[in-house]
Amino acid sequence: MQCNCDHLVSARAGHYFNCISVWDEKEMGFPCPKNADGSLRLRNAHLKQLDCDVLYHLGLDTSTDLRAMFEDVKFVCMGGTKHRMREFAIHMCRVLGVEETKLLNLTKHAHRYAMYKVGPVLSISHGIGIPSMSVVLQEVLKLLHYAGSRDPVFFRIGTSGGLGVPPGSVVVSAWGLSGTLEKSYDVPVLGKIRKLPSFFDERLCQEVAAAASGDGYSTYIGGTMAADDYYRGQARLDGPLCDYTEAEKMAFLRTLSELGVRNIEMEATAFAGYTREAGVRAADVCVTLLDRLQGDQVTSSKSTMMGWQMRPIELVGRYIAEHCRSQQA
Ligand SMILES: O=P(O)(O)O[C@@H]1C[C@H](O)[C@@H](CO)O1
Ligand SMILES: O=c1cc[nH]c(=O)[nH]1
Repeated sequence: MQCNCDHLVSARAGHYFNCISVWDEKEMGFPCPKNADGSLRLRNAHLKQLDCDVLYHLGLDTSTDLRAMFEDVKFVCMGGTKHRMREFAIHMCRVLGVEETKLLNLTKHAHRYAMYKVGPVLSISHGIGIPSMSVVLQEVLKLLHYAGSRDPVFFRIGTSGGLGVPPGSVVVSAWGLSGTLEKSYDVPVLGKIRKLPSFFDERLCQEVAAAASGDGYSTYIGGTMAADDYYRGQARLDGPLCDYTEAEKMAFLRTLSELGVRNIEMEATAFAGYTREAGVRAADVCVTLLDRLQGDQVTSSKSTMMGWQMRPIELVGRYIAEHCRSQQA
């Protein structure tokens, strides 16, 4: 049940209200405008009151000269696994002509994520799902704010299940769709659901997709459903618990497909919602490991999948390299 009330949810009343607060974008000055020099102006007055801000999950804090370390960052690339993001960092060393021996995990003291810096590129692992991804994303936004990085662009380099596209295809997300089929990231704040619109930057999306032409596999621009679960949340039949029929599963997947969804993963809505709110451009670029209209299990060989996972890495790497070359010219 939806209500417009401001009071707290009463458990004693025996039922719960879903108090929804949709941001009035004009009233809230949304998305957050950047400073004139392109640096990030985060909308949080409380940050100014901190003597030292501890970026706990990154193992960094503002007593370090973050400006010296990160001011030149122009691209932040995130993906689920530490292995993939090290591969991406190695790839960027080759593409940008940086010595691989200098690769250090800059967050290793926190034992949580992995973060590498290659010239103007940060490569960071984010774990599985929105809670894990959004913690590191928010700390990276603060990191770049303190460092004075100008106009950073964010990418997610991920894997996904495709919908009606051949396995190994790459999908560049136009928008994220929630598990309840809304183009928003719904985050509970102070007991109410706040809905952050989950659209990606249209120009960036087109530019990245254009950089893919001629790669020998298909690249799509489309919607991406971000599920909060890998099994029932993605309409799989092979989880430990399942309470719907195959026909119901297929009807749901076809509905998604008709809505323009081309793939399913677990981060797109929050990635779009938070980057958009912070006023930074972002793109979600995922390879598909299977066609969910054909099955649930990921059965391709490890070497095939490793090859597929290089596709978003190479595509985003090419986009960044072209940008760096055009800045030098
Ligand atoms: O970037 P990754 O490959 O982690 O993205 C998808 C979505 C989940 O994080 C995970 C589920 O297998 O893969
Ligand atoms: O089907 C898939 C494959 C990878 N990641 C997902 O979240 N779903």
